[in-house]
Amino acid sequence: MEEIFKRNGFELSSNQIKLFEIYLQELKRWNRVHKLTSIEDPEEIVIRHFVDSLTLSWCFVQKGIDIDGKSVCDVGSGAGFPGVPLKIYYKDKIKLTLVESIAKKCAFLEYLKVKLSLDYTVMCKRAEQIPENSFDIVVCRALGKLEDIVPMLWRLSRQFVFIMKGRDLPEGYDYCEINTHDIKNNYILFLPKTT
Ligand SMILES: C[S@@+](CC[C@H](N)C(=O)[O-])C[C@H]1O[C@@H](n2cnc3c(N)ncnc32)[C@H](O)[C@@H]1O
Repeated sequence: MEEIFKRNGFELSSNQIKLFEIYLQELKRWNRVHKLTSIEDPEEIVIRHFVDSLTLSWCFVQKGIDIDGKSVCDVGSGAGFPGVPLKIYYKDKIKLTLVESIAKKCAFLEYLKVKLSLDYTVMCKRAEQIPENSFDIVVCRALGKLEDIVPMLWRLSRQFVFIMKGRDLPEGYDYCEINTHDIKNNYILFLPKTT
């Protein structure tokens, strides 16, 4: 696993690698019963879930955002992407909240939190039920159609919204383009609320 992170530009500590290994094991174990992700091949999970989630950190840097001390909310986190990999990466630098409306996915996120000894909050509800301006930064991946999700994410955020869009780049948005060894031409939309 370390080699996959390395070739994609992420030098992680042995403790971070250990946490990702436990995450992978638990994801595979829960997937047998609960079908949390359609990706089953371990290498694909590392690339398409773990590495892909971490590419958000490059977009923060590219857009000049100091993440230190920020509250970050991952809306529609599912099995924890991109929020949990970001928490493993940034550790106590960020205060992370995962918002997810499906109970079995929330149960996995709560279980994972204990298993990885990570400090994050799981809100098992719809994002629409959360008060506005609750978080500094709001992020999401594979959440839904832009016209539906932008107002919802915008409402929750005090400063910035990041939307991981994969290869699909809509017109009219500021964005980061992501290219790594294994991930090509991916886009992350950047919506600063302060401008
Ligand atoms: C396609 S999955 C993506 C999961 C994860 N972000 C990923 O990229 O693997 C979308 C997730 O968003 C959740 N979701 C969709 N709309 C939501 C809302 N309004 N509030 C909270 N969760 C929502 C769904 O339950 C689902 O788990």
